[in-house]
Amino acid sequence: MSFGTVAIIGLGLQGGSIGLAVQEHLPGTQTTGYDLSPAHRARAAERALVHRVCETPAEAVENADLVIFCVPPGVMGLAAEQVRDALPARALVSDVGSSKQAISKALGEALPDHMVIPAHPVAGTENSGPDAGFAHLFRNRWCIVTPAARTDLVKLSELVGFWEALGANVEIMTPEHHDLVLAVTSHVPHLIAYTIVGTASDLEDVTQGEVIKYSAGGFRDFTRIAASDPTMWRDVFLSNKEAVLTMLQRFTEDLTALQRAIRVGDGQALFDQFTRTRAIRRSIIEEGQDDSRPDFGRGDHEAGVDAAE
Ligand SMILES: NC(=O)c1ccc[n+]([C@@H]2O[C@H](COP(=O)([O-])OP(=O)(O)OC[C@H]3O[C@@H](n4cnc5c(N)ncnc54)[C@H](O)[C@@H]3O)[C@@H](O)[C@H]2O)c1
Ligand SMILES: O=C(O)C(=O)C[C@]1(C(=O)O)C=C[C@@H](O)C=C1
Repeated sequence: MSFGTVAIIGLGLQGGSIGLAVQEHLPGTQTTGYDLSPAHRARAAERALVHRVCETPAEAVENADLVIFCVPPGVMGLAAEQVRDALPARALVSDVGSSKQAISKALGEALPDHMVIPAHPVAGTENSGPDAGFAHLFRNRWCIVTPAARTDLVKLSELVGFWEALGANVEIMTPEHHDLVLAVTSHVPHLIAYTIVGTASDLEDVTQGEVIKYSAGGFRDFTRIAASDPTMWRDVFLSNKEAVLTMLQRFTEDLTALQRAIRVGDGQALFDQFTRTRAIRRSIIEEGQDDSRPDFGRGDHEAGVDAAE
Protein backbone atom coordinates (compact mmCIF):
# COMPACT_ATOMS: atom_id res chain seq x y z
CA MET A 1 0.00 0.00 0.00
CA SER A 2 1.33 3.44 -0.82
CA PHE A 3 0.68 6.76 0.91
CA GLY A 4 -2.31 8.83 -0.30
CA THR A 5 -0.70 12.23 0.34
CA VAL A 6 2.99 12.92 0.81
CA ALA A 7 4.07 16.30 2.20
CA ILE A 8 7.62 17.46 1.49
CA ILE A 9 9.19 20.14 3.68
CA GLY A 10 12.17 21.71 1.88
CA LEU A 11 11.99 21.77 -1.92
CA GLY A 12 15.69 21.62 -2.85
CA LEU A 13 17.70 18.81 -4.43
CA GLN A 14 16.25 16.07 -2.24
CA GLY A 15 12.71 17.38 -1.75
CA GLY A 16 12.37 18.32 -5.42
CA SER A 17 13.69 14.93 -6.56
CA ILE A 18 11.27 13.09 -4.26
CA GLY A 19 8.36 15.20 -5.55
CA LEU A 20 9.25 14.49 -9.18
CA ALA A 21 9.93 10.80 -8.54
CA VAL A 22 6.59 10.33 -6.73
CA GLN A 23 4.73 11.95 -9.62
CA GLU A 24 6.53 9.63 -12.05
CA HIS A 25 6.30 6.36 -10.10
CA LEU A 26 3.27 6.70 -7.80
CA PRO A 27 0.59 8.38 -9.91
CA GLY A 28 -2.10 7.74 -7.26
CA THR A 29 -0.22 9.77 -4.63
CA GLN A 30 -0.84 13.49 -4.08
CA THR A 31 2.19 15.63 -3.23
CA THR A 32 2.26 18.90 -1.34
CA GLY A 33 5.34 20.93 -0.47
CA TYR A 34 6.62 23.89 1.47
CA ASP A 35 9.95 25.74 1.48
CA LEU A 36 11.00 28.54 3.81
CA SER A 37 12.38 30.56 0.89
CA PRO A 38 9.69 32.37 -1.17
CA ALA A 39 12.01 32.26 -4.21
CA HIS A 40 12.37 28.47 -3.83
CA ARG A 41 8.58 28.09 -3.47
CA ALA A 42 8.05 30.06 -6.67
CA ARG A 43 10.63 28.04 -8.60
CA ALA A 44 9.28 24.76 -7.19
CA ALA A 45 5.83 25.72 -8.49
CA GLU A 46 7.24 26.64 -11.92
CA ARG A 47 8.99 23.28 -12.16
CA ALA A 48 5.93 21.46 -10.71
CA LEU A 49 8.17 19.66 -8.21
CA VAL A 50 5.00 18.77 -6.29
CA HIS A 51 1.31 18.93 -7.19
CA ARG A 52 0.70 21.84 -4.78
CA VAL A 53 3.27 24.26 -3.35
CA CYS A 54 1.86 25.70 -0.10
CA GLU A 55 2.44 29.07 1.55
CA THR A 56 2.75 27.66 5.09
CA PRO A 57 4.15 24.43 6.56
CA ALA A 58 0.79 23.79 8.27
CA GLU A 59 -1.08 23.92 4.96
CA ALA A 60 1.42 21.51 3.41
CA VAL A 61 0.93 18.80 6.05
CA GLU A 62 -2.75 19.14 6.99
CA ASN A 63 -3.79 16.09 4.95
CA ALA A 64 -0.50 14.17 4.98
CA ASP A 65 -0.11 10.41 5.38
CA LEU A 66 3.66 10.80 5.15
CA VAL A 67 5.75 13.91 5.78
CA ILE A 68 9.39 13.96 4.71
CA PHE A 69 11.72 16.64 6.04
CA CYS A 70 14.25 17.59 3.35
CA VAL A 71 15.86 20.58 5.06
CA PRO A 72 19.48 21.00 6.27
CA PRO A 73 20.35 18.72 9.23
CA GLY A 74 20.61 21.62 11.70
CA VAL A 75 16.99 22.78 11.21
CA MET A 76 15.18 19.41 11.14
CA GLY A 77 13.83 19.89 14.69
CA LEU A 78 12.70 23.45 14.00
CA ALA A 79 10.96 22.47 10.75
CA ALA A 80 9.21 19.61 12.59
CA GLU A 81 8.01 21.93 15.37
CA GLN A 82 6.45 24.17 12.73
CA VAL A 83 4.08 21.41 11.56
CA ARG A 84 3.26 19.91 14.99
CA ASP A 85 -0.21 21.41 15.43
CA ALA A 86 -1.38 20.70 11.87
CA LEU A 87 0.02 17.20 11.29
CA PRO A 88 -2.66 14.45 11.37
CA ALA A 89 -2.07 11.84 14.11
CA ARG A 90 -1.94 9.06 11.46
CA ALA A 91 0.92 10.70 9.54
CA LEU A 92 4.26 8.91 9.40
CA VAL A 93 7.25 11.23 9.86
CA SER A 94 10.51 10.72 7.97
CA ASP A 95 13.47 12.68 6.62
CA VAL A 96 16.43 12.41 4.25
CA GLY A 97 19.16 13.87 6.47
CA SER A 98 22.78 12.80 5.97
CA SER A 99 23.38 12.02 9.64
CA LYS A 100 20.93 9.95 11.64
CA GLN A 101 21.44 9.94 15.45
CA ALA A 102 21.11 13.70 16.01
CA ILE A 103 18.28 14.08 13.49
CA SER A 104 16.29 11.11 14.88
CA LYS A 105 16.53 12.72 18.32
CA ALA A 106 15.49 16.17 17.06
CA LEU A 107 12.47 14.82 15.12
CA GLY A 108 11.40 12.59 18.04
CA GLU A 109 11.55 15.50 20.48
CA ALA A 110 9.67 17.86 18.16
CA LEU A 111 6.93 15.34 17.31
CA PRO A 112 6.65 13.06 20.38
CA ASP A 113 3.13 11.83 19.50
CA HIS A 114 3.98 10.70 15.97
CA MET A 115 5.72 7.64 14.56
CA VAL A 116 9.14 8.76 13.29
CA ILE A 117 11.19 6.54 10.95
CA PRO A 118 14.32 8.35 9.74
CA ALA A 119 15.88 7.57 6.37
CA HIS A 120 18.81 8.63 4.22
CA PRO A 121 18.93 8.18 0.45
CA VAL A 122 22.63 7.81 -0.35
CA ALA A 123 22.15 9.74 -3.56
CA GLY A 124 23.00 13.32 -4.29
CA THR A 125 25.02 15.81 -6.26
CA GLU A 126 26.97 18.97 -5.47
CA ASN A 127 23.98 21.06 -6.60
CA SER A 128 21.25 22.43 -4.37
CA GLY A 129 17.97 24.32 -4.48
CA PRO A 130 14.77 23.71 -6.48
CA ASP A 131 16.59 23.68 -9.83
CA ALA A 132 18.76 20.75 -8.77
CA GLY A 133 16.06 18.07 -8.35
CA PHE A 134 15.50 15.32 -10.91
CA ALA A 135 13.17 12.32 -10.95
CA HIS A 136 15.73 9.54 -11.32
CA LEU A 137 18.09 10.62 -8.52
CA PHE A 138 17.22 7.56 -6.41
CA ARG A 139 17.20 4.97 -9.18
CA ASN A 140 19.43 2.02 -8.25
CA ARG A 141 20.86 3.92 -5.27
CA TRP A 142 20.78 2.87 -1.62
CA CYS A 143 18.33 4.34 0.83
CA ILE A 144 19.27 3.56 4.44
CA VAL A 145 16.31 3.41 6.84
CA THR A 146 17.12 3.67 10.57
CA PRO A 147 14.08 2.62 12.66
CA ALA A 148 14.06 2.71 16.46
CA ALA A 149 13.57 -0.57 18.36
CA ARG A 150 9.87 0.19 19.03
CA THR A 151 9.02 1.05 15.40
CA ASP A 152 5.69 -0.15 14.00
CA LEU A 153 6.60 -2.83 11.42
CA VAL A 154 3.63 -2.04 9.18
CA LYS A 155 4.68 1.62 8.91
CA LEU A 156 8.28 0.49 8.36
CA SER A 157 7.31 -1.73 5.45
CA GLU A 158 5.20 1.09 3.95
CA LEU A 159 8.21 3.41 4.06
CA VAL A 160 10.48 0.73 2.57
CA GLY A 161 7.90 0.18 -0.21
CA PHE A 162 7.78 3.94 -0.85
CA TRP A 163 11.55 4.18 -1.42
CA GLU A 164 11.57 1.02 -3.54
CA ALA A 165 8.83 2.51 -5.71
CA LEU A 166 11.13 5.50 -6.30
CA GLY A 167 13.80 3.11 -7.59
CA ALA A 168 15.99 2.80 -4.49
CA ASN A 169 17.39 -0.32 -2.82
CA VAL A 170 16.66 -0.21 0.88
CA GLU A 171 18.94 -1.24 3.72
CA ILE A 172 17.94 -1.19 7.41
CA MET A 173 20.54 -0.07 9.98
CA THR A 174 20.75 1.41 13.45
CA PRO A 175 21.33 5.19 13.47
CA GLU A 176 24.65 4.61 15.27
CA HIS A 177 25.98 2.24 12.61
CA HIS A 178 24.70 4.51 9.84
CA ASP A 179 26.66 7.45 11.24
CA LEU A 180 29.88 5.42 11.45
CA VAL A 181 29.58 4.04 7.91
CA LEU A 182 28.67 7.39 6.36
CA ALA A 183 31.46 9.15 8.26
CA VAL A 184 34.00 7.14 6.25
CA THR A 185 32.15 6.83 2.93
CA SER A 186 30.77 10.37 2.64
CA HIS A 187 31.54 12.83 5.43
CA VAL A 188 35.35 12.52 5.72
CA PRO A 189 35.75 12.43 1.89
CA HIS A 190 33.88 15.76 1.73
CA LEU A 191 36.13 17.19 4.44
CA ILE A 192 39.20 16.08 2.49
CA ALA A 193 37.85 17.73 -0.67
CA TYR A 194 37.07 20.98 1.15
CA THR A 195 40.59 20.91 2.63
CA ILE A 196 42.59 20.19 -0.52
CA VAL A 197 40.72 22.78 -2.60
CA GLY A 198 41.25 25.34 0.18
CA THR A 199 44.94 24.42 0.40
CA ALA A 200 45.41 24.86 -3.34
CA SER A 201 43.75 28.27 -3.27
CA ASP A 202 45.96 29.47 -0.39
CA LEU A 203 49.34 28.65 -1.98
CA GLU A 204 51.85 31.46 -2.40
CA ASP A 205 54.03 29.88 -5.11
CA VAL A 206 51.21 28.60 -7.36
CA THR A 207 48.75 31.15 -8.75
CA GLN A 208 44.95 30.78 -8.71
CA GLY A 209 45.12 30.92 -12.52
CA GLU A 210 47.44 27.91 -12.60
CA VAL A 211 45.22 25.94 -10.21
CA ILE A 212 42.21 26.55 -12.47
CA LYS A 213 44.15 26.01 -15.71
CA TYR A 214 45.74 22.68 -14.73
CA SER A 215 42.86 21.15 -12.78
CA ALA A 216 41.94 18.65 -15.49
CA GLY A 217 42.36 15.46 -13.48
CA GLY A 218 42.14 14.46 -9.83
CA PHE A 219 41.86 18.00 -8.49
CA ARG A 220 38.87 18.70 -10.72
CA ASP A 221 36.97 15.81 -9.10
CA PHE A 222 37.75 17.29 -5.69
CA THR A 223 36.43 20.71 -6.79
CA ARG A 224 33.06 19.13 -7.69
CA ILE A 225 32.68 17.72 -4.19
CA ALA A 226 34.02 20.94 -2.60
CA ALA A 227 31.27 22.89 -4.41
CA SER A 228 28.63 21.15 -2.25
CA ASP A 229 26.25 23.23 -0.15
CA PRO A 230 28.05 24.98 2.76
CA THR A 231 24.99 25.08 5.05
CA MET A 232 24.23 21.39 4.65
CA TRP A 233 27.83 20.29 5.14
CA ARG A 234 28.44 22.55 8.14
CA ASP A 235 25.43 20.84 9.72
CA VAL A 236 26.56 17.33 8.70
CA PHE A 237 29.90 17.72 10.50
CA LEU A 238 28.35 19.27 13.59
CA SER A 239 25.62 16.61 13.78
CA ASN A 240 27.94 13.61 13.24
CA LYS A 241 30.85 14.93 15.26
CA GLU A 242 31.90 11.77 17.15
CA ALA A 243 31.97 9.39 14.19
CA VAL A 244 33.70 11.94 11.94
CA LEU A 245 36.40 12.58 14.55
CA THR A 246 36.92 8.80 15.00
CA MET A 247 37.34 8.28 11.24
CA LEU A 248 39.57 11.35 10.89
CA GLN A 249 41.88 9.93 13.55
CA ARG A 250 42.20 6.69 11.56
CA PHE A 251 42.66 8.63 8.32
CA THR A 252 45.43 10.76 9.84
CA GLU A 253 47.30 7.66 11.02
CA ASP A 254 47.07 6.07 7.56
CA LEU A 255 48.14 9.31 5.87
CA THR A 256 51.15 9.53 8.18
CA ALA A 257 52.14 5.96 7.20
CA LEU A 258 52.07 6.92 3.50
CA GLN A 259 53.98 10.10 4.26
CA ARG A 260 56.66 7.99 5.91
CA ALA A 261 56.77 5.57 2.95
CA ILE A 262 57.44 8.52 0.61
CA ARG A 263 60.10 9.98 2.92
CA VAL A 264 62.03 6.70 3.32
CA GLY A 265 61.51 5.67 -0.32
CA ASP A 266 59.41 2.59 0.51
CA GLY A 267 57.98 2.07 -2.98
CA GLN A 268 56.58 -1.35 -2.10
CA ALA A 269 54.37 0.11 0.64
CA LEU A 270 53.00 2.72 -1.79
CA PHE A 271 52.47 0.12 -4.54
CA ASP A 272 50.68 -2.29 -2.18
CA GLN A 273 48.34 0.41 -0.89
CA PHE A 274 47.46 1.68 -4.39
CA THR A 275 46.84 -1.90 -5.59
CA ARG A 276 44.42 -2.49 -2.70
CA THR A 277 42.49 0.73 -3.35
CA ARG A 278 42.28 0.07 -7.10
CA ALA A 279 40.55 -3.24 -6.29
CA ILE A 280 37.96 -1.39 -4.19
CA ARG A 281 37.14 0.98 -7.08
CA ARG A 282 36.75 -2.01 -9.40
CA SER A 283 34.38 -3.82 -7.06
CA ILE A 284 32.20 -0.67 -6.79
CA ILE A 285 31.91 -0.60 -10.59
CA GLU A 286 31.18 -4.35 -10.75
CA GLU A 287 28.31 -3.80 -8.30
CA GLY A 288 26.82 -1.33 -10.78
CA GLN A 289 27.35 1.65 -8.49
CA ASP A 290 29.61 3.64 -10.78
CA ASP A 291 28.21 7.17 -11.03
CA SER A 292 30.86 8.53 -13.39
CA ARG A 293 28.45 7.96 -16.27
CA PRO A 294 28.04 11.21 -18.21
CA ASP A 295 24.33 11.75 -17.42
CA PHE A 296 24.66 11.33 -13.66
CA GLY A 297 23.21 14.27 -11.74
CA ARG A 298 21.24 15.55 -14.66
CA GLY A 299 18.38 13.74 -16.34
CA ASP A 300 15.85 15.60 -18.46
CA HIS A 301 16.50 18.74 -16.51
CA GLU A 302 20.03 20.16 -16.58
CA ALA A 303 20.96 20.32 -12.91
CA GLY A 304 21.95 23.81 -11.87
CA VAL A 305 23.31 25.54 -8.81
CA ASP A 306 21.16 26.96 -6.05
CA ALA A 307 18.43 29.07 -7.63
CA ALA A 308 18.65 31.55 -4.77
CA GLU A 309 22.25 32.48 -5.56
N1 LIG B 1 22.87 17.05 -1.26
C1 LIG B 1 23.04 15.76 -1.15
O1 LIG B 1 23.84 15.19 -1.90
C2 LIG B 1 22.23 14.99 -0.14
C3 LIG B 1 22.15 13.60 -0.28
C4 LIG B 1 21.38 12.88 0.65
C5 LIG B 1 20.76 13.55 1.71
N2 LIG B 1 20.91 14.89 1.82
C6 LIG B 1 20.22 15.55 2.96
O2 LIG B 1 19.03 16.11 2.45
C7 LIG B 1 18.68 17.27 3.17
C8 LIG B 1 18.40 18.37 2.17
O3 LIG B 1 19.53 18.55 1.37
P1 LIG B 1 19.41 19.14 -0.10
O4 LIG B 1 20.65 18.73 -0.80
O5 LIG B 1 18.10 18.84 -0.69
O6 LIG B 1 19.52 20.69 0.25
P2 LIG B 1 18.96 21.93 -0.57
O7 LIG B 1 19.71 23.12 -0.07
O8 LIG B 1 18.95 21.65 -2.03
O9 LIG B 1 17.44 22.03 -0.07
C9 LIG B 1 17.07 22.36 1.23
C10 LIG B 1 15.85 23.26 1.15
O10 LIG B 1 15.33 23.45 2.47
C11 LIG B 1 14.85 24.79 2.56
N3 LIG B 1 14.74 25.11 3.98
C12 LIG B 1 15.71 25.46 4.84
N4 LIG B 1 15.19 25.62 6.08
C13 LIG B 1 13.87 25.33 6.00
C14 LIG B 1 12.79 25.29 6.93
N5 LIG B 1 12.97 25.56 8.23
N6 LIG B 1 11.55 24.95 6.47
C15 LIG B 1 11.34 24.68 5.17
N7 LIG B 1 12.32 24.72 4.23
C16 LIG B 1 13.57 25.02 4.65
C17 LIG B 1 15.86 25.60 1.76
O11 LIG B 1 15.33 26.84 1.36
C18 LIG B 1 16.15 24.66 0.60
O12 LIG B 1 15.33 24.92 -0.51
C19 LIG B 1 19.82 17.55 4.12
O13 LIG B 1 19.46 17.19 5.43
C20 LIG B 1 20.96 16.69 3.62
O14 LIG B 1 21.78 16.25 4.67
C21 LIG B 1 21.59 15.63 0.91
O1 LIG C 1 27.62 12.61 -5.34
C1 LIG C 1 27.68 13.55 -4.57
O2 LIG C 1 27.88 14.69 -4.96
C2 LIG C 1 27.48 13.34 -3.14
O3 LIG C 1 28.22 13.92 -2.41
C3 LIG C 1 26.38 12.51 -2.66
C4 LIG C 1 26.44 12.08 -1.21
C5 LIG C 1 27.69 11.23 -0.98
O4 LIG C 1 28.58 11.62 -0.24
O5 LIG C 1 27.73 10.15 -1.56
C6 LIG C 1 26.44 13.28 -0.33
C7 LIG C 1 25.76 13.34 0.82
C8 LIG C 1 24.80 12.37 1.15
O6 LIG C 1 24.17 12.44 2.30
C9 LIG C 1 24.61 11.30 0.25
C10 LIG C 1 25.26 11.26 -0.93
